[in-house]
Amino acid sequence: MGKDDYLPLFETRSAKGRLLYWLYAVTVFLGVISMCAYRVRHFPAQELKRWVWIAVFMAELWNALYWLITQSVRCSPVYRYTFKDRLSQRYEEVLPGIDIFVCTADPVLEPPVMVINTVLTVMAYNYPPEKLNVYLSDDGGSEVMFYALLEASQFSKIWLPFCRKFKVEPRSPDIYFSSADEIPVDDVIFAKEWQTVKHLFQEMKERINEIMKLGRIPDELQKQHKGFREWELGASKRDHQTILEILIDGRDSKAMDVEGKPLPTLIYMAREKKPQYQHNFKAGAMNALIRVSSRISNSPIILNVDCDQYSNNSESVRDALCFFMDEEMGHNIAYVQYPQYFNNITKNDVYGNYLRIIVELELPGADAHGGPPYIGSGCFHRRDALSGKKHEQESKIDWKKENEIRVKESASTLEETAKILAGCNYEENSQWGKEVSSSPSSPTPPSR
Ligand SMILES: O=c1ccn([C@@H]2O[C@H](COP(=O)(O)OP(=O)(O)O[C@H]3O[C@H](CO)[C@@H](O)[C@H](O)[C@H]3O)[C@@H](O)[C@H]2O)c(=O)[nH]1
Ligand SMILES: [Mn+2]
Repeated sequence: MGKDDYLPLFETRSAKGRLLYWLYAVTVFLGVISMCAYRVRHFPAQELKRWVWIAVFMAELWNALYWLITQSVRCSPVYRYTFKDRLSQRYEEVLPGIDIFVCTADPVLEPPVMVINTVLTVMAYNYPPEKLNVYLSDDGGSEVMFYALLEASQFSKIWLPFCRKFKVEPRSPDIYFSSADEIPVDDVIFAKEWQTVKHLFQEMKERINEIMKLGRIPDELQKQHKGFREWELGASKRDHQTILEILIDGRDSKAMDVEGKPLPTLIYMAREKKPQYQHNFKAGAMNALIRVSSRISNSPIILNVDCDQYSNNSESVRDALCFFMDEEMGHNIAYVQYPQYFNNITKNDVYGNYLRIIVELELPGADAHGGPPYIGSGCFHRRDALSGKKHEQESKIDWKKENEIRVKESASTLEETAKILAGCNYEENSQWGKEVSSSPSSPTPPSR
């Protein structure tokens, strides 16, 4: 393809109506100036009144300063549009592997059913399943969470084909079945499968909630998977060895859904915890995940989501790849992130929980100045960028070559050798610890 007939994988458009915005901004600015002039000219003579006057003036000045600063990210937002059809045409055969990290930390505050809903949304992306590797990092080290993930690994065999066949959106079963509570009437096959899948999902939910109430795994269930043995040594949240179990090995020809299509790889990881070591919250979990995944799947692209932030669009991976794989711009892009949206918001959103200004104006505004900072979740990173590779203007990425990296060891060998990478003292006195690790002082802050 010659340079002249190059068709980009994404385009950038500036927001419309900027003139009106500037007019509005000028009027606010004039208001601020008049307010200052008024405060100075009508300074009260009486002492007590003066102090009140000064206090109010300070508050107004602070507000005006905040307004002035925010103009830098509000004046010229840009919006990005992708061309996924071009991506498919050019790159369908060499689409890269994606490592997806879901973080959870407490089975009571973050119920396992909610967590597996998130896991199922990222397993069900419209993307070749053999190229998806989903890691659940459980800082709660919870046996019940492990059980729930095991259940999800079974349910995914039904859920993924169902989503594919009927183009289900969003792909969180809980959200999907509660928002579309009516059985589809105009398609008999769809209606039948809809009912069956919903029923199976409800049953799975009940089983998990029962175990949650019980607080331990009954003996007969423990026999279902060797992973439960890890808890026999009395693992507690703050003190346990690394637990790493590959629940679905995507490379295994027997790992199939009910339609005989491959499944994504699914991994449970609870990094080692010892009371005498700092574990650095989510940042610590992310570091362990980066290392462990480099051993097991080593995909060039990493997505991380919080366990309560399901993906609401099954095309998200393809959208992100339109940026990374763009021939002209791709090598300049280190991360692509999606804004967070929230459910259960009060009517009229009086507390501003929808974050409308931030999501619709300020993030696109920061994007016009080189991009907003990493907001901690819903973000695709290039692994290179996280591992400290220096950016070179001229070095383009050979995606075909990236795809040739294949790990050959058996799942059990990988489990054993990767465990050490999730050890709690791995970072001490190591080059990784000094140069790469994100500690509380670096961009990913501790979260709890
Ligand atoms: O020791 C810990 C503590 C937390 N988490 C996980 O980290 C995520 C975020 O923690 P949370 O307590 O939910 O923090 P929030 O303040 O809700 O999250 C905001 O701040 C986080 C970074 O600090 C970002 O990751 C989030 O996207 C952003 O919504 C959750 O999935 C937790 O399960 C861990 O994995 N290990
Ligand atoms: Mn949260």
